Amino acid sequence: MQITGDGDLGFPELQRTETDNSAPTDSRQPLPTLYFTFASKNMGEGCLLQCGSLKDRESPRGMLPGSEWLSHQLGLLGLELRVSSALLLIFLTFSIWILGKGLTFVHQCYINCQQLRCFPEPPLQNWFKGHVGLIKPSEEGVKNIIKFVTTFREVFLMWGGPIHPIVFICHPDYIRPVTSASAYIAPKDKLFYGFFKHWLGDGLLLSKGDKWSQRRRLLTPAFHFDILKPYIKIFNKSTDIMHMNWRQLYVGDSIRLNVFDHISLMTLDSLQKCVFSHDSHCQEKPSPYISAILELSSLVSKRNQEPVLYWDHLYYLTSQGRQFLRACHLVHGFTDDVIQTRRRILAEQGSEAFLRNKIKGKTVDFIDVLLLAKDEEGKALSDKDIRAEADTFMFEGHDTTASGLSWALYNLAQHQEYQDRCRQEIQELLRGRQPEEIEWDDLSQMPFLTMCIKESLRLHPPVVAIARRCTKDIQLPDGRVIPKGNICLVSIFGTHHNPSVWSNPEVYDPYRFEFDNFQKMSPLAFMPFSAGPRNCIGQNFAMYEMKVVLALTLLRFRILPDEHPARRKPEVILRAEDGLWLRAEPLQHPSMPETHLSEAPQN
Ligand code: HEM
Repeated sequence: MQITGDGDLGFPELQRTETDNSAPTDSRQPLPTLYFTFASKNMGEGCLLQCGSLKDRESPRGMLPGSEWLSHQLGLLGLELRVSSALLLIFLTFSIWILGKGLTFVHQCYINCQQLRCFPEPPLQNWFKGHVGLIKPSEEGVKNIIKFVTTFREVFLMWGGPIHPIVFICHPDYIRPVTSASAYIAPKDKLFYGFFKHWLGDGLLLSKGDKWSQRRRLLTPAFHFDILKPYIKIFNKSTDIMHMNWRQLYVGDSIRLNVFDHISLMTLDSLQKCVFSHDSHCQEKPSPYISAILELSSLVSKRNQEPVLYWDHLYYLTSQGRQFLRACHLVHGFTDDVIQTRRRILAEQGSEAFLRNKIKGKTVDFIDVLLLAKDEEGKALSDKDIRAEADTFMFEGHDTTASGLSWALYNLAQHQEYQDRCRQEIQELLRGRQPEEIEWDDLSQMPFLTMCIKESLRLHPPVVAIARRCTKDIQLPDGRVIPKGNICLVSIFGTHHNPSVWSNPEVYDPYRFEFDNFQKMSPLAFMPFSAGPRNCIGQNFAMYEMKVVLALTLLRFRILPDEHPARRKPEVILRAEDGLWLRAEPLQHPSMPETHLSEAPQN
């Protein structure tokens, strides 16, 4: 078989060399280079055998004398060996590097475990699962948290698998070093907040470092009293619509309601008006934008419970992930449209006239504030930044407030004596006023209702925990140290249910928040809005909205417990398993005239 430079390369190499009887024997013909290449490609023994046979048969005569041919052969072989040695060396170096990394990791885990041994821990499920499954998003999980907090009182360790420790903190003195640490030393942990990234972008909730501190400064004026004042009217209006819908459902002597659903829709309605000045009438007819936000919130909660879907690339391949992307697309599209339209108006009118017109219209919405905001160097926010912030407000502001309000109604339904006292307070405040509407000045005139809301936020905090990653060692007041690199879970729920902090913590008692009693408490004993530099920027907005909604609701309805007590479900926020069901009994009241009822649309 003649093998030339452009010979047939389709056959296996071994077959060629073994059966090759037609290798060049004519000394004047140069030996084809390809031949050598083929022969020397087979490394080791096979290669040497082939080289030997070639030498015997072909080398003595022709253009390459035997010794030269041999040295040429050996040269090539040497080159091959050098290449293979280099590859072997790279492989060995890589293996040693991997091994080194592995050993360093194991060593670090070991050192970390040793350092964390100073913290007590509940009994493990087993060495592999750690404590996974003990704190489920269910009533059983909640009871376990209460059990651990009652046992350990300050700080304890939970293992999310064999090598994933979480330092669980549930006492104000131990929380302080973490929440008061700068956002650089204790940033938010990616694992807990990463699911929101595609939806909320680099908004205030998820951004970090310099970007966060610059944004926080820029956005603080958006929550100034002057901006929030006109929103009280919006809260009144949205509550009126919700109540009209409730009356539509009225059969017999009371209405059975999953209050969480109704209130979520109402808080979204208000937020859409405050953030975008947009009325989608979502409480009266379905709104694709509002449905998409509700869908996104529920998809994030579902994903949270399925660790296999924590990896983004895998999640976005699933039908749930694609549903999430579609909903994000819709929500982003809506926000982008509002921003574009507003930018056009701003460009046409100029910022001064734009603001003047807005103030004349009485409401400056969040988009206006974001469009006009400028940092110290006079730099404005980009459209993408504005979208991230607006989407963050819509998410952070609706479910949290809905949870706070729903549990407040639940607690007042269980305690009619407190409900009656609240109602009396509102009736006296609004006596002789028509229409009965909560105004800005009324907000500071409802001390008992405020105490009831706060006690409900203690017993049922909407955000049950916040997570931080320690980028430096954090020293606790008793000298123990949370080593750098670990995740801390500041348990808001745990602190609020800690018997070392609150006496009879499971009892709903609004008098804890009477001025004299509350003065004696640590400021971190009650932290539904978190604490420190990354506390909730929207807490005043939320408190005002809760006061308006609760006051009007208690004025118009008696809230009664449902047959079955609610089972708590701590997801991204605190919900109830199978919804939070209550009964509402309409009270005869002039602020809800019958004409409203006939105007109200079917739900
Ligand atoms: C009862 C209602 C609310 C509760 C219980 C609540 C609770 C919280 C908590 C605990 C945090 C800290 C989260 C963390 O560190 O991981 C937070 C942050 C935040 N909240 Fe609220 N929130 C409520 C209402 C609102 C409202 C109405 C808005 C806006 C309209 C809002 C906007 C934000 C934003 C933007 C952040 C991030 C702040 C930052 O990192 O600088 N929240 N909230």
